[in-house]
Amino acid sequence: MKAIVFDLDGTLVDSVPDLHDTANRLLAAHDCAPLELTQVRSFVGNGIPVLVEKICRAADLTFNESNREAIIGEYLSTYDLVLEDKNTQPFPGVTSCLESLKAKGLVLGLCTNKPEAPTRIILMDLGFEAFFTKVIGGDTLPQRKPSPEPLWVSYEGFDLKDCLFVGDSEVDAATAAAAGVDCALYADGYRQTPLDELPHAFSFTDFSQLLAYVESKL
Ligand SMILES: O=C(O)COP(=O)(O)O
Ligand SMILES: [Mg+2]
Repeated sequence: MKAIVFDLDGTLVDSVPDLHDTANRLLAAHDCAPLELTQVRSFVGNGIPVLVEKICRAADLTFNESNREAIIGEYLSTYDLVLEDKNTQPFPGVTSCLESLKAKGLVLGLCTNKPEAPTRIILMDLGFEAFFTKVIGGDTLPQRKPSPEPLWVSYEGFDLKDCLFVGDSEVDAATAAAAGVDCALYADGYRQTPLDELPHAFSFTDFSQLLAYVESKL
């Protein structure tokens, strides 16, 4: 194995508390009742536009062609404010796993459906920027996951047989399958579907298990 690309939300970081806080600030500004954290968690994985649409539908807030751009813009500017409090934290064992993989000479990348700007803010706040050779956000390319394109761009220069994608969700499993690359699923992320119904080569609940899996493939 030579290159490993990671998903962000629900895989490396627990971003839902901040996404939930952002949702409820937006809803309060429009006189709507707040949503539960578990509800917002179930909406994550297809990017911010889909997240905002699902939040609006769940809260009975109008979301249509005439207010779509404005309400997504409002969500994103509120998210920027929320991120200033630096509450989005890595899951246990993530930092040392990334350090070990890097030390073994693996090339690491990041491929998320979160827009690139807040993605880079989170990476900078966590001191994670130097880990990743390439960072692809949900708005970096014309296509986003589950299109295979963002993964193919992430792995440019590598044989797909030498690559692994590490994600947490239905979208990630589908993206890896479409791209023709092995998928490792973090089982404690934001997935809604039973693991055995999703295509994957390996699943783990502890990042030391991922490290051992990668070491067995070197
Ligand atoms: O849905 C999002 O905004 C991001 O999700 P991802 O990092 O799991 O791709
Ligand atoms: Mg994810």
